[in-house]
Amino acid sequence: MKVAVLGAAGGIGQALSLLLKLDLPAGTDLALYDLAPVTPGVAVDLSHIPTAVKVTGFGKEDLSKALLGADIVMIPAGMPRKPGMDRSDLFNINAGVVKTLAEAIVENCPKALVGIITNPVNTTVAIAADVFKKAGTYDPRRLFGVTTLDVIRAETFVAELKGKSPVDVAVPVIGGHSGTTILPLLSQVADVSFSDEEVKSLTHRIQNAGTEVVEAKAGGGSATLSMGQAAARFCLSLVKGLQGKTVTEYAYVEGNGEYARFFAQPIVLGKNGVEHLLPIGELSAFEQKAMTDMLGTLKADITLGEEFVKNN
Ligand SMILES: NC(=O)c1ccc[n+]([C@@H]2O[C@H](COP(=O)([O-])OP(=O)(O)OC[C@H]3O[C@@H](n4cnc5c(N)ncnc54)[C@H](O)[C@@H]3O)[C@@H](O)[C@H]2O)c1
Ligand SMILES: O=C(O)C[C@H](O)C(=O)O
Repeated sequence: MKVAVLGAAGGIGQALSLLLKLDLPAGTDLALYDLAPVTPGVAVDLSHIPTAVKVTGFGKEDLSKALLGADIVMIPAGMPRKPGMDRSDLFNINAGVVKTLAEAIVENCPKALVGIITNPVNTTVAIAADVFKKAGTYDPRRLFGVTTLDVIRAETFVAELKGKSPVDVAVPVIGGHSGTTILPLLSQVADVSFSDEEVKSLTHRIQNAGTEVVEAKAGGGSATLSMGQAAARFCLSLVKGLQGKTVTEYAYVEGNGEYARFFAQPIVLGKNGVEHLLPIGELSAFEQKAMTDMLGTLKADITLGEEFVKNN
């Protein structure tokens, strides 16, 4: 099996690559690509860790080599936020980054499972999808916006509030990956009840958790370590699916279009990526209103990505 990380020298890329070096199955090839000249060094550094995962670093000119024959491509390449910025402010730079990388995937590994981390995820996933579509290689089962960080944050915050162990808490998070489009379904958390005030404040904290990190880092970037862990968890679930195991995750995928063209929802992973879409279940009145209120924003974010590919 071959896993490629694009943007591997960045904050997320290095954390993700470390976790993959530790946890990918023996015999896996881990290809690290980034524009930064340090990238071959990151690979050499990781290669001294004694696991049976072979790490190779690829510099600026070697994107094709990094991608050739990859089964899974994880993409954390691109600019992160600074305080005062919204994820959509990253569009001008990151749209082009994702388009370029998606075009290289078409050429070198059109059947790979692709996990997009680059913000604004609501839009960059639409860009990758339409680049693949234009090239005739698009398979919606193989493209994912990685929203695992929203899920692990929600689980951590609920566990903190209710005095539980985070490993015993499961919180569905649906919709998209920015502001109000991030919709935790607290009404579906088992064995816990929340007051109306708790639902309001917890929902707000989960929706603004990225900003919480951006402000705490005070200009030094956004979440990298928690995102590295979230991306590794999602990537390892993709691996398990390819190995024929059945795994459930949440991700932002093109489903049946019931709510929006792309929507974060529960999915069952298997050998072809998404094997089944799972229903989002029953929503409380609070969640139903939040969903109705945010769909316009989510759809506009998606349209922005579609228009970008149409015009570039
Ligand atoms: N999906 C999520 O939940 C989530 C969470 C956190 C951050 N993010 C996003 O992930 C992205 C990366 O964040 P970071 O903190 O790792 O940033 P970073 O600046 O630390 O790293 C980004 C890396 O991408 C590289 N890069 C830029 N253009 C590239 C290209 N064309 N090809 C290959 N590499 C390229 C840079 O050289 C850099 O090493 C940002 O857009 C950020 O907003 C998403
Ligand atoms: O908030 C950001 O800009 C990064 C990321 O999307 C996050 O949720 O932490």
